[in-house]
Amino acid sequence: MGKEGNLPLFETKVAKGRNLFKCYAASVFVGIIFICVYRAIHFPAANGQVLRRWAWIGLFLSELWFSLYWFVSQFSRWNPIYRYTFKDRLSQRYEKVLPGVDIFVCTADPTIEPPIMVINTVLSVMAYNYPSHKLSVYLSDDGGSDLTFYALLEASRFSELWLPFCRKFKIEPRSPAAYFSSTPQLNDCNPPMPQDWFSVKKAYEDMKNRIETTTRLGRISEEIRKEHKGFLEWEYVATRQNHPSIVQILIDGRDGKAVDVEGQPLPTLVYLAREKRPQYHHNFKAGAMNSLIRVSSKISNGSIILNVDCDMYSNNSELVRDALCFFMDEEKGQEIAYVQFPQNYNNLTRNDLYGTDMKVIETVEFPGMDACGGPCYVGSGCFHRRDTLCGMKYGKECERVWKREYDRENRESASVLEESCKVLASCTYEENTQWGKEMGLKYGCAVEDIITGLSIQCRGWKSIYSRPDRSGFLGVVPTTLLQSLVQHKRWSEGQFQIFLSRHSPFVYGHKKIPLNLQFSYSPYSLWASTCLATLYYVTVPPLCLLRGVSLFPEISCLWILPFAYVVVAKYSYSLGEFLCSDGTIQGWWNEQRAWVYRRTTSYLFAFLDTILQLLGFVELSFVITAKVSDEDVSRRYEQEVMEFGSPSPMFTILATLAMLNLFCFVWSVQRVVVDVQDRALESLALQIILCGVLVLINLPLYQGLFFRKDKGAMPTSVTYKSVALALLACAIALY
Ligand SMILES: O=c1ccn([C@@H]2O[C@H](COP(=O)(O)OP(=O)(O)O[C@H]3O[C@H](CO)[C@@H](O)[C@H](O)[C@H]3O)[C@@H](O)[C@H]2O)c(=O)[nH]1
Ligand SMILES: [Mn+2]
Repeated sequence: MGKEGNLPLFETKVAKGRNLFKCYAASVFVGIIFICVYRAIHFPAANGQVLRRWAWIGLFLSELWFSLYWFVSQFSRWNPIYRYTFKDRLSQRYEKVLPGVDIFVCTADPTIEPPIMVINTVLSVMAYNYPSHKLSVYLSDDGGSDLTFYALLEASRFSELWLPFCRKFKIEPRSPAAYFSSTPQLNDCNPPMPQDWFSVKKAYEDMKNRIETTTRLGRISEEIRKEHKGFLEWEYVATRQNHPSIVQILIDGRDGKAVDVEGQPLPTLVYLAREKRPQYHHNFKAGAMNSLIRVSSKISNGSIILNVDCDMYSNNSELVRDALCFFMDEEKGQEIAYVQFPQNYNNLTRNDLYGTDMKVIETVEFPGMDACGGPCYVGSGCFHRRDTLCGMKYGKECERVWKREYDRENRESASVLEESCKVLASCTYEENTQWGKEMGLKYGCAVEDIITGLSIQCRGWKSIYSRPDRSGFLGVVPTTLLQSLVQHKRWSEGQFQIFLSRHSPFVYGHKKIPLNLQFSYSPYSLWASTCLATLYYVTVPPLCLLRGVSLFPEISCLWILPFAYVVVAKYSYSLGEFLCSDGTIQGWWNEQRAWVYRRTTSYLFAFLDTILQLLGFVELSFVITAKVSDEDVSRRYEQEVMEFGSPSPMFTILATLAMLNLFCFVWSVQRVVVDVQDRALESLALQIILCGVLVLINLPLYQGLFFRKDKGAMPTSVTYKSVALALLACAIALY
């Protein structure tokens, strides 16, 4: 080993230009103080200004809230760090003793998550550049669907062709659908590959046709049923929500006959549908993950666990090795509990209309959290140490010896294993155990990942965030406005739940994790509660315009400076950050709109739902995000035309706010034009600008309300309702 033995397996670099950032932050902070001073000393006198007084108090509170929010958002920006791995050192030192890795793929519904998409993800992770006999892939099917099982069976056969093909030509990405849809340069390949290429592509197309035909049919034909004993299990399946556990080992890695066309071993492949009974709560993805942890411990017991959602295929076949560089680093490795990789998407449009790709979180905030002790765990794309996930506390005894040959100890036959695993995936197994509490993923929260990651950090572990040049995972983002808002509702609700519970970073994390890490969690925890201040800001100042009630300093007054500075500095910085994260200007503008929309709908609903849940009026739910859309919707999505099309209450709110601002803006501009001399207007200038910006940001919405005829336009019922409500609000304000 010699000198090589001492070199670390990864290195950490700090971001540049932080001093500039610190100057910016300090100056905005001073600006905020000035605004507060202005609000305090210009507080409207009691005589005859009752309305103005109340509006002023509300505005002041909103601004205090925004200031607080801005303040807590700076912690994760203070000092971002970036990680780089040395995979060659890993191979040199550890190739022979690499640990077993278990990969969990979760799916929940064969219609929302088509089986062909699911198995593409499965194939992509089976094809990691990693010793196959140490790799095991588990598919958890909460849909309990024989269609998905059938697709997996097909995938197990196709993998015999696919894995050698990937190995031979070192192709990327290793999801067949993604690979074949991007035509590779056939001539550039060395050795030349046309012959293989066409035959593998044909085999894939054939398989795809078979799977899609069966999926469309909605049931498995008798002939197919005879192909595998596994289908017999469906005789006991009453419905999706009522069936015993199904465990099928489709490829047993220990079996000498489980080899690909080149005679190389295949990774283990297991299908799992945990037991579901109407009287037992299944705890959504967290429940599925915990069953997977137990079942896999019996079958392969890999010491590293990777979880991916069924729509997030592996885009980088080296990633397992990247992750191991962290875990196996001699000096810092033992304190690392999980390594989170970013979630990227392959269906984004150029300007990302709904702001779904959280660029800045990925390139600035998570690297910033990493510097404070570790990023949060965000589900898909995260590698965990099995022990930690199962509740182990950090301590000296956790030092791991990796120099052990990986060996599947269990010598039971596959069918015996299948039977014994069924018990582990049953509804009653967790009764009177710590599963869902101290062991595995935590239950009772809409973001099981965040709360689990936080509790791991509170047990003394560190985590790592790593962004290799080639994205590790590519998934799909929602393609309609409503889906995107609903997804944000779930996320913000979960985060807010954590904040209000005893697992809040400040309570549970107190003295257990660094203070700056506690603060770094808060912008997300407080997403939901920003709805109040935002709603206030987009309604009250415009309505006050109608009565000529001024809430901001006059345009010629010096007090305007702090307002102007804070707004200009904050948004220029945010634009800069966005552009540095590879965004476009239009994309940034779209993201600003997305934030306004989320804050006034998703976050409002999340806020209310969380309160109602606390009071025990409603139960936790999990709306699975759609992964496919019909052609019409996809076309509009690609053209970046906003999709409404359904009469959701969320849209009524958005449209009402947009109309309200339009009315107030038109009213006040008309006043400016009519009496140019009116001195009062000077004091309303900032309010008119605010209103005008809101009108600008809502342009696509007006289009959807009044000018579009396609199916994605706003339903007329929403148009009527929103116009009526906005007029009503204006009337009340005026009289
Ligand atoms: O009862 C359920 C519900 C969902 N899932 C799976 O969970 C995953 C995530 O669901 P999705 O609807 O795609 O949610 P997203 O909002 O896109 O997921 C993000 O947010 C989740 C937490 O809300 C994390 O668990 C995910 O990893 C993260 O990618 C999917 O693979 C589902 O199949 C289940 O296995 N069982
Ligand atoms: Mn998803």
